[in-house]
Amino acid sequence: MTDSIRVGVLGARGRMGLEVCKAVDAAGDLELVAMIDQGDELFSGADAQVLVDFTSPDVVMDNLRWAIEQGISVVVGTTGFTEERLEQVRGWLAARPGVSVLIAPNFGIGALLMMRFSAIAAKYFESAEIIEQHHPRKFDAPSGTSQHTARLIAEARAAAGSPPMPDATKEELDGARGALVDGVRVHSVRAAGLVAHQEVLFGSAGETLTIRHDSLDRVSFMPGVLLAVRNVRKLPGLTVGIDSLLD
Ligand SMILES: NC(=O)C1=CN([C@@H]2O[C@H](COP(=O)(O)OP(=O)(O)OC[C@H]3O[C@@H](n4cnc5c(N)ncnc54)[C@H](OP(=O)(O)O)[C@@H]3O)[C@@H](O)[C@H]2O)C=CC1
Ligand SMILES: O=C(O)C1=N[C@H](C(=O)O)C[C@H](O)C1
Repeated sequence: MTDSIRVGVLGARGRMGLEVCKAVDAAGDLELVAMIDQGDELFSGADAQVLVDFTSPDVVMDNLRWAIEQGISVVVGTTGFTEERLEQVRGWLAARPGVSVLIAPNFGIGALLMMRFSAIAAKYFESAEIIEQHHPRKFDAPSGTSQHTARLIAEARAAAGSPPMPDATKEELDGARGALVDGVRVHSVRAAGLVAHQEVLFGSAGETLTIRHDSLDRVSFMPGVLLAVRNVRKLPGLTVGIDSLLD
């Protein structure tokens, strides 16, 4: 029998953190050794082999730097990872070979497929817009998932040599056409009752294609989180997304 993996959770009292603690606790091959939230000593996670971070974009970089310095691998679901931030993490990891960090904009398997399908569809349509919908206590917009999707669509269109999307509209009010992410319009809805949802709308002459994903409960993220926890230490350095663990 193999030893269980010692896991610590950062943001343990938050919406995602609570769910992760339950999932880790219920997994026979994982041991929950630290539940850390705002105001707790990071050092109480020093015994963990893998830390899971679902905190906020304001604090996640400090958490990551500390964990990497301690030689602890980290699975990160927290949003806010620009290319600049990813580069900073790569720099910290370069000084600690053998340490692994996996950052995923979305751990939902359905969400991951929604992004893949969107990347496939991108080159076949003139227009693409993203509508992301979340609970009103979410602190960031646009969502990390929508920004990642926009990047994938932009890359696919660029590779195919797609022309700019048609759009003759003059915005009468700032924000009416959403945010531009890598040339793709992203619209953020926040409403009570929602959890995490996204539609990607493609259009060409005479037809549209809508690819939609709904996380109706945060349990939807747990298979992806646990997969990452179990495998992160086999992937030294920085990994973005859980795609490579599913193929
Ligand atoms: N990748 C994915 O699949 C998913 C990613 N997310 C992302 O995860 C993040 C968290 O979301 P959610 O759980 O809804 O947010 P919550 O606000 O519910 O949870 C965050 C928790 O982190 C705590 N916290 C704040 N600072 C620290 C710190 N320095 N150390 C430890 N804990 C701290 C907060 O405490 P306090 O409230 O006191 O500030 C809070 O309890 C967001 O960025 C969200 O977008 C969410 C769902 C899925
Ligand atoms: O804050 C959330 O809830 C979520 N955040 C992530 C994001 O910003 O994409 C993932 C998922 O959409 C839920």
